[in-house]
Parts: sequence; structure tokens; C-alpha cells
Amino acid sequence: MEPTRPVRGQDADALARLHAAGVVPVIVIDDVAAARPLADLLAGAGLDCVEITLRTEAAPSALRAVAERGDLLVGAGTVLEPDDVERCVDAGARFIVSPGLDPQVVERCQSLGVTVLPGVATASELLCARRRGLRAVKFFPAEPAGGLPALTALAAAVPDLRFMPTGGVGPDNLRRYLREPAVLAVGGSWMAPRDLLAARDWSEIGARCAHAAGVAAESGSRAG
Ligand SMILES: O=C(O)C(=O)C[C@H](O)[C@H](O)COP(=O)(O)O
Repeated sequence: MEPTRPVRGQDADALARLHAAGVVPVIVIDDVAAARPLADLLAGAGLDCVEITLRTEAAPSALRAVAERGDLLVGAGTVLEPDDVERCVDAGARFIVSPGLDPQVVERCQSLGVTVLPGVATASELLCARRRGLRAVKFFPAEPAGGLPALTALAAAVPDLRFMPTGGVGPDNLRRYLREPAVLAVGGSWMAPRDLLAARDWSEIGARCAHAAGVAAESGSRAG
């Protein structure tokens, strides 16, 4: 990737940090009180970026709590409505992720200057993202949509875009995705899944995060 190229709606610093992190835990959080210990754990494991999905009532407050630390790059996921973009940016989100490419969500992000990673699963959606000036997208749902073979085929046809595959990625296939040069970073819930978060199983979450960070550090020139 070329992190210094100015790209409308995608701030180079955020993209560079996502690329350096390599893995992005996707969080579904039910209790805002779990946000700070989770953030401590992510930072301790060397994971610099986190996506908090707007799937729960606690999500906006959790996002704010993690963003207030100042050291982690926090994004909002499952952003379905343009008005959610403002809410998330106001809470401290530095990137916005959506399961699909909704032009209104993308435009709102671009008008606010926040990085947006809309979900794409087809070449047509990829071209729509490219037409809007984007240079990175979420590939979703990665495994059901064809996995790494589909991603590499899309990347070969549209070589100036980078992908954040998410959906069905985990410890068994993480390494393979990270070896693909078109992959900006890999997203997934396996590092801190909802049930382990609810159970406050910090030791298991910590072990999964440390493993993912280790795999990311081994892959290519990513930061450790
Ligand atoms: O599109 C969004 O905004 C989402 O929130 C979707 C999530 O990124 C995936 O559902 C995570 O997939 P798994 O890692 O397989 O659990």
C-alpha cells in the first residue's frame, strides 16, 4: 500500500496503522464496564487497532471509553446509517466499517474526513468503492464469499485497492490471509468473542490476542 497518498475519505495514518497492526479484533460488547480492561489487554498484547460494532446498546459508550485512552486506533463496525457516522466520530471513532457499500454512509464519512471501509464481496462493489475514491475496503463475509481465492482474484483485477477480510477468519487461516499482499489487515471476532467478554475470561482473550499479534508480527513487514 501507499500510505502517504492522499485519499478522499481514507486517512493515510489510519490505514497505515491498520496495516501495521495486521489484525483487528471485532468486538460485540454488552457491558461498557468491560471496555477498559479489554483495551488494556489489547494494548498489552500489542494490538493497536480495534473495531467496536454497533450491535449493542453499550457500543457507543464502550467506543468512547476505549478512544479516551488515546493510544488505540478505535473504529466503529456495523455502521448501517449515515447518522451513526457522526455519533461514532463524536465518540472517537477513527475508522468506520460497514457490512456493505451504502453510498450514503460512504459519503457521510467522506464529508467528515473519517476513514471508511465499506464491505464488498463482488467486483462490481469493488469498482463502486474505487469510483468513490476509496483505496481500501472490507471483504465481507470473507470465507462464505470465496475466501482467499476470491480475494486474490478480485485483487488481481483491481490492483490499487487493499482489503480487510472479515467473516470466518480465525487462527487456522489468519496466516494465509496475512501473506497476501493485497490484505491491509484481517478483522475478526475470534480474539475477543462476545461470550468470552461476557464471562470476563481475560486469560483466554489475552492468549488469543497474543497469538494473533504474534502471527501478524511474523507476516511480512508488519510492526510487532
Ligand atoms: O459488517 C460488520 O460491520 C460486522 O459487524 C460483521 C463482523 O465484522 C463479522 O460478523 C465478524 O465475523 P466473524 O469474525 O466471523 O465473527
